[in-house]
Amino acid sequence: MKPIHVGLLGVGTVGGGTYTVLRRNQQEITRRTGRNIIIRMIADLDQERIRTLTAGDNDVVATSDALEIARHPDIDIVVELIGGQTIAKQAILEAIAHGKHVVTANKALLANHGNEIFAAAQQHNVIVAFEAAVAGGIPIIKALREGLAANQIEWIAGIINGTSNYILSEMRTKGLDFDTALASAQQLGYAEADPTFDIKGFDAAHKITIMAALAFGIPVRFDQTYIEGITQLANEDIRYAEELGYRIKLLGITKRTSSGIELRVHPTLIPAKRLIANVEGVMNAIIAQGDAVGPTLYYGAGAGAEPTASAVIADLVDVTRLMTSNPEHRVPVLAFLPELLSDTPIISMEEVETAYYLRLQVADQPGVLADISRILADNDISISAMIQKEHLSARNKVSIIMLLHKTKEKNTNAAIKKIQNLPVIADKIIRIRLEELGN
Ligand SMILES: NC(=O)C1=CN([C@@H]2O[C@H](COP(=O)(O)OP(=O)(O)OC[C@H]3O[C@@H](n4cnc5c(N)ncnc54)[C@H](O)[C@@H]3O)[C@@H](O)[C@H]2O)C=CC1
Ligand SMILES: N[C@@H](CC=O)C(=O)O
Ligand code: NA
Repeated sequence: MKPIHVGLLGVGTVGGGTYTVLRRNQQEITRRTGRNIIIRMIADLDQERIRTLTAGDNDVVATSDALEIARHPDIDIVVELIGGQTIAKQAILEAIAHGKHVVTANKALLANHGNEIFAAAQQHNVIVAFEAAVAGGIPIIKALREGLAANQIEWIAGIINGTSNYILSEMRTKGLDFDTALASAQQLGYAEADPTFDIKGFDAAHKITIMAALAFGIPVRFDQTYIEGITQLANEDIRYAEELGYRIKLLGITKRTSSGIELRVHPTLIPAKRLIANVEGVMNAIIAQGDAVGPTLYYGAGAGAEPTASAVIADLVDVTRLMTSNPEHRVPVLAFLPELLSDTPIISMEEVETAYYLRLQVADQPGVLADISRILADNDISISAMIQKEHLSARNKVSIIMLLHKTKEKNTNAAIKKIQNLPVIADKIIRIRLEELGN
């Protein structure tokens, strides 16, 4: 049978991995699909990169113009691995307009412009596949879209940014400082071109936004996602959490509630005994809870050249199998029929209910605890655990660490505001959300 001709846009970390793995496993993949999947053209601004990667492979045509490939009549599938939202978006829309199927790992693009891109793909009867965009090598898109199709998905919580998880692991287990751990993640090829996307929570937000759309059959709504990254986390909070039996992880969380859908990313205390609390380094893990199946857990490498290439090539295999199918028989891009997507609202963070960890630096004098407890009680908040520590640098101060039972975020905000104004409170109150993630 005629081979499938792929045009690869970008041969950095993921593009390079995709080329290498596809070549290495070519025969095995052909045994699966019955077709030879061949990278026919490669575009990269860095021509030297293409030459080094493809040395000895005379069948590959190199160019620096991604749009040339997007329009080229010999190309069946365009794989976009450039990243960003300018040329990547243009090339994807151009490929779709030319009737080509698209595979991309670009979660930033899909979170921000997915609705437009999916509509264009539907109009042109082509597939846009994006397994690599969420949790790298973990086949979570496949699981949510197909494996859990019987369920009403209740919630998803996941460690979905490898760079942040790597940094938190290095800080906790090796006592490394934040900047050293980040530099190491960048060197290993885990971080985004702009690593603030990783550490400020945007990358995890892109991914949870995409998963929420697949889980609940809603459009992609990145602009309504609450985002908080790990840049403010202090080593002492990681240690105190540990003393209380918790680990701090950057989680993406989405949940169906009676008033709407929660969609949020923030550092979160989770019980150390949970499997997901023990996911370290670049590894990702996602819990998806369905009404019929109960909790399911997915684990694997969330970033890096070959793990991500694994997902890109799985999509290439899928597209190869499906490209001749009737478009109406394909799995819908967001798991639900496009005309039946729901307009369930995303609820504001103020209305979200969760438990909390607080750290307060207070003057070491009588009556302080009574004042704090009264303000919490006035806001319907009860304390579930508390420890007191000597302040790390000041003798006349102590650190009070409290765990609060579940309450609405607006209650906690109001209480923190009042407590912060007490004259005995020395520094900014640290607040980290806490989720039990099970019984
Ligand atoms: N690095 C990782 O572990 C993962 C990355 N991703 C996503 O995969 C995509 C690619 O990421 P990486 O491979 O890490 O990036 P990278 O920065 O290593 O590679 C990007 C490549 O695109 C080339 N490029 C840039 N502008 C271009 C243009 N206008 N025309 C042609 N080529 C151009 C660059 O020269 C570079 O070789 C991004 O969307 C990223 O979010 C997704 C999952 C994991
Ligand atoms: N920068 C991302 C790469 C994969 O999506 C991460 O660290 O997870
Ligand atoms: Na994936």
